[in-house]
Amino acid sequence: MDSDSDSDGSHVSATPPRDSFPPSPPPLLQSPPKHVPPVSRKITSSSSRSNPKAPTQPPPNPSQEAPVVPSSSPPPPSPLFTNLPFRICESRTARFSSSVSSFSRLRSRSSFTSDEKLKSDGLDFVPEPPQVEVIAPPKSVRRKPPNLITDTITSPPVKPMVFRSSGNGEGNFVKLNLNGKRGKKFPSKYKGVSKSRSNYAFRGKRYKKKEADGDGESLLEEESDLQKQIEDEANGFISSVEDAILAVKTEASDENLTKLLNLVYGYDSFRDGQLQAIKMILGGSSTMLVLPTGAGKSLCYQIPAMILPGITLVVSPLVSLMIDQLKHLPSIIKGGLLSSSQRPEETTETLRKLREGIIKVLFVSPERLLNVEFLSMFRMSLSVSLVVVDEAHCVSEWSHNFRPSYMRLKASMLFSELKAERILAMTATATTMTLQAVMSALEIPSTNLIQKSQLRDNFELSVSLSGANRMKDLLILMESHPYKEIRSIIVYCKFQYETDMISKYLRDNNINAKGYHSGLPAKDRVRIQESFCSNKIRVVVATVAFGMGLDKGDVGAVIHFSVPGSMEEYVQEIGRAGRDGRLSYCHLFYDNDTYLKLRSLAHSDGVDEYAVGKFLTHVFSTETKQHEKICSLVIESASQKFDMKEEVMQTILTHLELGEVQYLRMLPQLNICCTLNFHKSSPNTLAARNTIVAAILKKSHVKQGLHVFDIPAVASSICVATTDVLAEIQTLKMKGEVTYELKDPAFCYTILKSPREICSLSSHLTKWLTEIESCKVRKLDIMSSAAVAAISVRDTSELSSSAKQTLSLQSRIFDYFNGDEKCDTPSKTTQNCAFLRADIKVFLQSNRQAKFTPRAIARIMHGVGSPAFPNSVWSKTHFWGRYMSVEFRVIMEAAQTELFNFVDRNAALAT
Ligand SMILES: Nc1ncnc2c1ncn2[C@@H]1O[C@H](COP(=O)(O)OP(=O)(O)OP(=O)(O)O)[C@@H](O)[C@H]1O
Repeated sequence: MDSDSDSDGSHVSATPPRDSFPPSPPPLLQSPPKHVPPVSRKITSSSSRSNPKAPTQPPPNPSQEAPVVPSSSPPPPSPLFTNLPFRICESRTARFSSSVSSFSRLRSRSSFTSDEKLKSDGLDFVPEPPQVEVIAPPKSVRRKPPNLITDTITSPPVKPMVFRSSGNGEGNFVKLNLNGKRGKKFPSKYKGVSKSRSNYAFRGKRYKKKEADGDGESLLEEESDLQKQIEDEANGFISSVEDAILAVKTEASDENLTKLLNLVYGYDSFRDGQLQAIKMILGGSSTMLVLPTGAGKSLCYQIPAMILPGITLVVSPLVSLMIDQLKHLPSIIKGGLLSSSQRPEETTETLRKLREGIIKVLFVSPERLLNVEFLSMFRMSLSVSLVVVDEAHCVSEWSHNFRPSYMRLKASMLFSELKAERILAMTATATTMTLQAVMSALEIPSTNLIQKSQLRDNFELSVSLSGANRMKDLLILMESHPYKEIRSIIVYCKFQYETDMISKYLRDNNINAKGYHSGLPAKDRVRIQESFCSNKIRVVVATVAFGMGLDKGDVGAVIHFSVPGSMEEYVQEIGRAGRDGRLSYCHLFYDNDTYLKLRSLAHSDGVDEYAVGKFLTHVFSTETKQHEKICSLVIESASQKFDMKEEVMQTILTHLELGEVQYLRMLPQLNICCTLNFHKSSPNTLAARNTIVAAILKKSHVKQGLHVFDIPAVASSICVATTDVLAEIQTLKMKGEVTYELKDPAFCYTILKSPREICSLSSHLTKWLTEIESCKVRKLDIMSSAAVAAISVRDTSELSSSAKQTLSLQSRIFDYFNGDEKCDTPSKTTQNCAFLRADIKVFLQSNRQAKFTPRAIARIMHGVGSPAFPNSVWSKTHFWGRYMSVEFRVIMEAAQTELFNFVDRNAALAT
């Protein structure tokens, strides 16, 4: 059912003539319009369209894919929840640059004339003016026509990768003698060489023919000639690359580097920023690189990896991204990957290759990078020339995609533990505030910032107001010019259910579309991505899960079915269009209900001081003298108990490990409860010769003949690591001695120091988490207000509305990434509501049995579930989501007052 049979991809791969409107190069603007006057305007594109059948109502508990991290509006007054939660007693009673050097000239298809020019004033981004590298204005980019279904592929997008890997994940077959030991010959593994591959293919055909002719001998001769020719070609190539590398090692000149680029990648020149970054890295400096999506950041570590003597470690946030990057390594660089999700034998193999010096570029997850075993291996035997922090914005809590595990990536650790020589941090989307946080954590001097635009200039950006008929509006858009002619389109939605619903709707209307979200089995996701890349699927309707690392050059349009959660998310997602430099179209459907829903959801990770205090008390409940004890926190039960999401607990624990004071050390997460069944030898016989089994017997209780025990308790009792206990029971299982089951995933840690005062620590942590919550809400407000501002632009005699909308959005994006992100953005929520307090009162009275906090009540009124108040139960209440349009903080305050009143009333009644 989930096959591609519904794909009517045939017409998509047709190759009709190119668009006859090749827009001219984008000239520079003299000055970016700081302000787009909010002129009111009637929205034309979609809202006024006729009304087909109404879209299906969203289910009450949509599975949102947007990354989740705490946030809220302006920090609420720190409430003293010391008496909370209130128990309700029985009684009776949710191409620009910083150096954006240019605003491209914007042209609508109707208004393109070759000499309309708007110039930029070259507003170069200079965070610390005297120190930032001065970036030359980018070369004007020759705009290519969009990728249309009707394109004649007379000149397909340049595919200059001469020596690419096969794309099977193993990737790189030809091992280059990068360490400079000339003269050593390479094994004949030339499968990665495209030329050779085609020779093999050619040979295969000929072989079959000659075999049929009965000309066996000449065929064998030819075979061996071909083999020799292939080897000669590959050896010739390798020695040319070796020569080019040697030349760069001798002198890292522009000429030598360009020669190497040309040889390995087939490109004639570096793109803006690449050469500067490569030279800076080769010069030994840590570097912060900000280039737009698809601008070629990967090359900026791949080339240094060929030159530098040690290993290049690339830290990436997602395994899928690592796999993708590994696949895209040029075949001459041998790569490897280490992630927590690998099988032990895969890890062992990669570690072996690392030790033997076979791997030159290693992709690694941040968790893996800090694994004790991994670190000790590097300390002992391996030298790291370069650590690359990809998607470096994840280091900062002020980014749209903060990852607690990235907090571990501190320069002090990378330099001291890994002996890294330099760091390269790369991102496409970072505000000034995020950049400062990343550069400070990674100790990158402000002089070493290379920042080009955050946005390429080949986008036509548009927004329309939509509502209940959004699916119909989408269909109308997709059936109109230019979308109807575009060969590859991504539609981004917020919720998983939307991807299925919309893709089905499009298919029902003869548009070849597939849904994609993280809830799909991995093999289906891979298949959909591959089918999209090979143009068998025209439209992918996806959540945020799709696109990271996607390098499909000819995506001609990106449509946002809902407003993105932040400018960063918007820029990242539209960045998947037009990577081949052609004009591409990006449309956003704005609707107020979705904005409010997303705003409510932005509060779902918020915490109260009371809950944080309770959590900390639990974390540090172990006796201080038992410092070496391995403590554990079962995720599911803790999440319910403290009404905190897993990510929030992880953020707090990581802060306790990596904040100013190191209170604890995190250990690998594992399923801590083990049920063991002995089969061959008796438990006591095994225990007599095995200390771990002896400890298991001591610490377990027997239930229906099975031994049930807590792995950290067993490990602590004999001072071994939890992984040793796990390894032992695995060995016993292989010998047929036991079978076992594991359950209860838990955070594990050892306490290094108990805080003197839980109260002040919880107050500090709550303040920090509340700021993160506010930051998330503010990002959505800024994105929303940019969309609304673009909607309100009006046609003028000089510019069409689409050109004006593009300018308006570009201007907002520029301001956002280069200005003060903290500036106040008007929210569209209301501050008061007449019936709120009365409704809360009724709500409390009808739910006397529950233990509420003001935050829990505010979430329910916003229609947002939490671990202790799940949607499945609470969406049934009459008040669920009723006050979504009222500011979250206002509801919390009202709830707090009503909770106090309620408790007082009950107390009075009780006496
Ligand atoms: N100098 C160059 N000339 C032509 N093409 C290039 C050049 N450098 C890189 N490319 C190509 O640009 C494409 C995008 O490169 P890459 O994936 O490194 O971009 P990126 O900046 O990492 O993008 P993202 O942020 O989306 O991951 C690749 O196909 C790459 O081969």
